[in-house]
Amino acid sequence: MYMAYLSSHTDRLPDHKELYQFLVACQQASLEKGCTQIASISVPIPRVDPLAVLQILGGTQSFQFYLEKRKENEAILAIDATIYAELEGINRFQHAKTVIHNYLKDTWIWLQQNQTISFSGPHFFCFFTFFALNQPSPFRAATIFLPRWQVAFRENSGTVVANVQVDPHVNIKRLLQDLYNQIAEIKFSEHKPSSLTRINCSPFIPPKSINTEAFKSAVVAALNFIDANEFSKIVLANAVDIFSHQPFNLVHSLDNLRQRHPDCYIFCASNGKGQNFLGASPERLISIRDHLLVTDALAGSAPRGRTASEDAEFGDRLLGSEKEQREHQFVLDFITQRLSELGLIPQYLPAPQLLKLSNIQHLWTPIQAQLFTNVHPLDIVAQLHPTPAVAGVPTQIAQEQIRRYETFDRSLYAAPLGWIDYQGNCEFIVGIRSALIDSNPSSLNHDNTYRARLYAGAGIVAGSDPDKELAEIQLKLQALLKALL
Ligand SMILES: C=C(O[C@H]1C=CC=C(C(=O)O)[C@@H]1O)C(=O)O
Repeated sequence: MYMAYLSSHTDRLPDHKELYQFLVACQQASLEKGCTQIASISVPIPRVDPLAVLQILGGTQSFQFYLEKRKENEAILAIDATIYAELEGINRFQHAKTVIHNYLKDTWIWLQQNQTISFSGPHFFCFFTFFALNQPSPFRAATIFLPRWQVAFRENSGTVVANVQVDPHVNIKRLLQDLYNQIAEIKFSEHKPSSLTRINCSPFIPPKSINTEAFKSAVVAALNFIDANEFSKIVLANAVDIFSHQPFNLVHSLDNLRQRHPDCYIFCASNGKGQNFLGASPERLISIRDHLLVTDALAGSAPRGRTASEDAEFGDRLLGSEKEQREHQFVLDFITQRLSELGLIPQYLPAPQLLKLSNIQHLWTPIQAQLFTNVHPLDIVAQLHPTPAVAGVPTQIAQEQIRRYETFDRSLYAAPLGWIDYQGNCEFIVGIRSALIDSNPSSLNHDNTYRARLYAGAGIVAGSDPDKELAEIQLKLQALLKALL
């Protein structure tokens, strides 16, 4: 499927001569096959902060992806696309799978022997909109790209992956020199002046508050349908716009988010046209490492208490609530059934536990399954998205009702975002607690302001109280707002 080359050289920087020969071999293959080849070169480096690299190498005109989980001490950043595909339509997951498969056929992988470095080899970054049949949105239904630069760390070891196109006309010597120069720049990125410590003092215009009455009426209407057995659960979201006279500072917002939400996945997907979708999501859709699949059933919420005893009381009440347990059970049943349909055997504890985040706590059941069969990560994503944690039960009806009640486009909100590597390892999160920020000067509003749109939702089941659901989404939105300001 792909060609792997293991260098005998185990030093940190690849040997110039060996790498030169590897690239010459790629060029030869390109000549023989009559098509461009991709060389994917992985180099271990000391750990660097991906946000410092984003600050230096990132731009508004390139695809980008960032995912960091502080609790697990790992992060990955992808900048610029060596190759990419943007897809539409209901078969987007299947098409994305074919795209990746075809790219890998022409990919040559350079790895350094004796070093099982984390995040080495080519990784494909993917983001999908919530709805397959997308309304006009800054993001297409599916975006897949192999980055020019990938910078990652797990614990104390860092990795750079460079993916380059090699055709018969490429000057290999110059290509190699550029690679060495760029790797050196990445390695020293943290020593460059950075705005990570800068206080963002953009003069924000007070946010347009949620149309609280419209949200509550949607909840009441949904409850009537639930009573009439039209459906059992729906997740209704709301969007709030904030405006600024200055462009939003992406790196600063991400840095803020990771400090405020160390237990969440901090993420950002950029479409290369100045639009960035970022957030702090607690929800993993799937991760696969060495054939072990892990996914989360996450639904049912309560605020954190102001004191330890209040917090414990809220937690106990959440665990003991029949309504919250039911809301959670819909998600668990759906995920386990969908995994079983793929021939997998999901394993999980009989009762949910509490996932305590900085501003909110949830009912959480982590689920594991061993992948014995050759099931592709995107087959699992297609099977699981959207779970009842973000859509409802039954899925199809809930999605139709969401379209009816929500007056804004979900775009990447509550959608799968992540990466897949060449060996079938992957990590996909669910893009909740998120915001779409526009840094493109050409999309300034008529009053010369930039817009950020913040999204959050809540699950509605029989017994939901419209006021409490509103309070829940306000709590979620507040956490985001603080990070952007
Ligand atoms: C849909 C969202 O959260 C979901 C995930 C966890 C708990 C949820 C809840 O309790 O309603 C939601 O199902 C969101 O934050 O926008």
